[in-house]
Amino acid sequence: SFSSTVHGSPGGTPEMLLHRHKFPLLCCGCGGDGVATGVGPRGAAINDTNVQQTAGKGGARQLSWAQVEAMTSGFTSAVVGEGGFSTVYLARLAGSGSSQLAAVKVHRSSERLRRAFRQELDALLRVRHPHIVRLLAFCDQRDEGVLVLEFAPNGSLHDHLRGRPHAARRAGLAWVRGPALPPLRRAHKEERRVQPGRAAP
Ligand SMILES: Nc1ncnc2c1ncn2[C@@H]1O[C@H](COP(=O)(O)OP(=O)(O)OP(=O)(O)O)[C@@H](O)[C@H]1O
Repeated sequence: SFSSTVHGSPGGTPEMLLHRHKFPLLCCGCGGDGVATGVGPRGAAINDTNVQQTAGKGGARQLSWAQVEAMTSGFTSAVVGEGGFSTVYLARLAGSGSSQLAAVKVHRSSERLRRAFRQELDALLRVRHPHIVRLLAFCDQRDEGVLVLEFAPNGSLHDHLRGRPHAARRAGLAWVRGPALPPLRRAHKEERRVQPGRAAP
């Protein structure tokens, strides 16, 4: 789920993954720079000539499939993660001479999964928080829904909690290992040592 990604890249740095797996740009030649115009209703059916921007200034852009490919330089075959609903690919954002990486999350099709896509999209369009990966753009044009997300390079929260507690602490999750004896339990033991008739300290 979108909020559980902390950072990280399995199998090498993002740069290595991009280099190894890049495939050619599949843009239809629309010359799309990913800039959409207008404000449209969320969830409206779209096509190449009806591409709409959903959020206000700085918000996620609703794009056609071709525009997603243009924006992500025809994103790569480097898989950075696999979820219950989706496959997530690494991409480099095109234009602006930028080295900004993105995660392109392609939701598999099917009615049930489409509902999961809608829910995730709606939530991401509403939230803006420094600890939640930002939705840069999305495409709802084909059976597969696409979310273009800010790339979080340090692995998933699951990895940090389950496998690598040291890395978790380095990532600022200091609470991953608590004290051996919970303070409440210790207080309870001390209480039992107090003699009857004497006030507890
Ligand atoms: N923005 C991102 N940056 C880097 N990696 C990501 C990003 N989003 C997802 N991933 C990777 O892809 C994996 C799958 O993503 P996610 O958990 O969001 O998928 P999902 O289909 O919603 O699955 P589920 O709901 O079963 O968790 C994550 O565990 C993570 O490794």
